[in-house]
Amino acid sequence: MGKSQPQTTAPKNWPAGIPYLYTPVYSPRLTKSQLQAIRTLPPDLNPTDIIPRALKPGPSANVRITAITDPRHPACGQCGLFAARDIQPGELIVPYLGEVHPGTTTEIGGTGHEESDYDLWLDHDADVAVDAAKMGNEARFVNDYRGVPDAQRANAEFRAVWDERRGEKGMAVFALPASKRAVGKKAASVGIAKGQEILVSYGKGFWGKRREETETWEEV
Ligand SMILES: C[S@@+](CC[C@H](N)C(=O)[O-])C[C@H]1O[C@@H](n2cnc3c(N)ncnc32)[C@H](O)[C@@H]1O
Repeated sequence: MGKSQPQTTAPKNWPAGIPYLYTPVYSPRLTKSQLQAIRTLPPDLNPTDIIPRALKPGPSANVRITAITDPRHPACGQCGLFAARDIQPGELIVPYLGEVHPGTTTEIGGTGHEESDYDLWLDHDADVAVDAAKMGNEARFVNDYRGVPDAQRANAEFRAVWDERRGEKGMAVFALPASKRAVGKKAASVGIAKGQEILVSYGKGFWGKRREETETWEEV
């Protein structure tokens, strides 16, 4: 295969019917100023929040998509993302790819992303989000730590990044840095061991909204 040809292999256990992405897909509803906003280097960029030019497009050797079969796991019957090798504290695990789209709209019918559980803000001020519900990469399988057996807390986080490969803002999954997980001697032992599930905190807002939706549904 020639070097310039696109890859066509999705990772193992990738669901049929959901396109596997190597690069973001851009909604035609994005305005020029929104595109310009996400392509402007943030002045306060933290040097750790970068996807380096050298990072190859997926599938990623860092992670494995795995079906969850443990009945004690709250996402049993779905999939999760697991470390395929030992991951160091603070290490970039995998970029978060999906459809880049306007976050809100006054159009009748909405954006179609309102109900998505895979939608993250890319640039709140510019009203741009990235949704991996209908297309994406491995990062869409990261579960929340709440209720997961033996997981007292998250071991990873979503962070806003600057993707040097495209000159564009993005989101990515990182292992929690040692400073956020432990202090003193314990800090040396953190990171994500090969085989562990990669778990973030979706935030209380996510679960609060979920509860409201369920209660409203149950009342009907
Ligand atoms: C971004 S997806 C994560 C991947 C998902 N497990 C899958 O296989 O597509 C978010 C969805 O995963 C499920 N989920 C993730 N973490 C959970 C948790 N701690 N408890 C219950 N459900 C969870 C919920 O259904 C949530 O809407």
